[in-house]
Amino acid sequence: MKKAENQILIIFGASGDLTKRKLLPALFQLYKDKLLPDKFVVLGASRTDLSDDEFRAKADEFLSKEEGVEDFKKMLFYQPISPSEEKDYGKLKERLTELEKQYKMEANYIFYLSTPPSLYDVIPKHLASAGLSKSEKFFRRLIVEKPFGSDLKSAKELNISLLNYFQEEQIYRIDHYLGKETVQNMLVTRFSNGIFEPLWNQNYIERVEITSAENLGVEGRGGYYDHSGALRDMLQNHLLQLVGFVAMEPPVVVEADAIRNEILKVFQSLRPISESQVSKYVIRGQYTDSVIKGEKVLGYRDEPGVDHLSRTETFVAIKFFIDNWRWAGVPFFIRTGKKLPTRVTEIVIHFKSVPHHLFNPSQSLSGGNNQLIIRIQPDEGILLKFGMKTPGAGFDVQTVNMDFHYSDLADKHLSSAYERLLLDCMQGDATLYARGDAVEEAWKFVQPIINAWGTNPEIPIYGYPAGTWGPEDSDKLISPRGTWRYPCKNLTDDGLYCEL
Ligand SMILES: NC(=O)C1=CN([C@@H]2O[C@H](COP(=O)(O)OP(=O)(O)OC[C@H]3O[C@@H](n4cnc5c(N)ncnc54)[C@H](OP(=O)(O)O)[C@@H]3O)[C@@H](O)[C@H]2O)C=CC1
Ligand SMILES: O=C1O[C@H](COP(=O)(O)O)[C@@H](O)[C@H](O)[C@H]1O
Repeated sequence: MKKAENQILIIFGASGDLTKRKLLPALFQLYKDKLLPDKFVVLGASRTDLSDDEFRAKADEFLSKEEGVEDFKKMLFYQPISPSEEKDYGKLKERLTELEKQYKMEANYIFYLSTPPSLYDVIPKHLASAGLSKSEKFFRRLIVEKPFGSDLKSAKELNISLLNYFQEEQIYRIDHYLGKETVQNMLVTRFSNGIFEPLWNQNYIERVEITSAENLGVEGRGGYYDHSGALRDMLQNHLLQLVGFVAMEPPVVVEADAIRNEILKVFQSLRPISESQVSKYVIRGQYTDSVIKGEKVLGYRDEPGVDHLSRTETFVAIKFFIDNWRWAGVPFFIRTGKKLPTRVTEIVIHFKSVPHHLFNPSQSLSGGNNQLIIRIQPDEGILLKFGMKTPGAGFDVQTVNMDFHYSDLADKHLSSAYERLLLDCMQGDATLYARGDAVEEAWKFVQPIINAWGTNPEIPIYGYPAGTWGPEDSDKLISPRGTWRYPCKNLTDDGLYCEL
């Protein structure tokens, strides 16, 4: 793809956590890989009064001390403004013009909203009033961080508000899961191999299971998380996007709209879960205090910023169906939670069993039927489980693994999600960004769950001790089909992922 030219990336909320921990390190990596536009500037914009040098010094704490870091920092500038004050956008505009003069360029602009979401409608409005949202000759793009709304109504309002000032083609809604290598690899696995797609349907697949477990808790984000919870924070966006990639039809071409049309169709085919069905199909939980490796761990309600009587879920498990030709009758299961025993995100495709058991049941596949496990993180890769004869007398069947580790392919580092997504935006490729209609469709699916939990106090929120796999009731969703795949029953001391 052609390298994009002459760009200024304006980060609103540049004094914050996301800029330091994710955005600047990702930009530095792109710089080292020589992927940034030839003339490229980052302009941080937030209220904290910093000079360019002070901003660079703050950035320095989060940048690796590798060759090139000093040159990279010279691209960083800072303009104190209050993003909610319309009058400050004049200062911003002047500063952009100065930088263009200094770099002898006329530039394309990318505006990155990395502020609290309450400013996501205000900033675009002020950008438009200042004449910064449009240009005849240059692109003006807007990256919007998550959360994109907190329910269906607010997501729709935000879409309407953004579309007042920017066209859909200018808007890039970040879902960092789409920037993960293995998520993209799912398209390649499915659509570049002749062996998977013929089996990828209700004739051969018994169920699909997605686990996204974190061993961390809310890590100082209690104030935000307590108004969000696992359903809004992970399931509505990241995990439904994974479902989109697993379940979509082949796109006509590998282009943003072709792929995003297919994802939208998947979301439109999700069978609605009505408010009265929520307790049957959805299980929520909240971690309680516990002792892990001899150390006392706080329960969620005792975390800073969290209400002592909070009923916010830190775990959610759900069963649902996709009512279309390919997936009719195949249940999908998702679970995600904080303070689980390990950090792992994986998709398990459970295939149906053979039509007739030649070997007696006790001799059939020991771990169940064939499984294809797509490991999104860590240790990205793909694992196929199938039956083989145990050497020796008789016909004992044992499960064996065909295991591919993505790291075997890469002779250089795997790009982080933010590297890939920032680069795509610079190049005008929105394939891995969520489109407004799909975001609304995903909210439409989860809205009855939000409503039921908010209005029906009889729907339980189960406690689970920190460091366990969530409420036992989440197993009942899957039974009698089996159990969740527990990827790491034997935890290593360092808590890293381990295959059974
Ligand atoms: N941190 C993360 O890992 C992730 C963050 N996000 C999202 O990205 C966005 C930024 O996150 P993060 O950096 O963690 O957030 P921070 O809380 O660190 O805030 C970012 C910046 O916004 C500015 N800000 C805060 N309140 C106001 C206000 N009332 N008016 C104007 N500016 C304000 C602050 O700068 P100043 O005071 O200088 O104006 C602050 O540095 C959020 O929407 C978050 O949900 C999404 C995924 C991950
Ligand atoms: O967006 C979010 O994602 C992280 C998990 O991301 P990962 O890349 O580490 O899997 C989650 O911890 C956070 O609560 C959520 O806001």
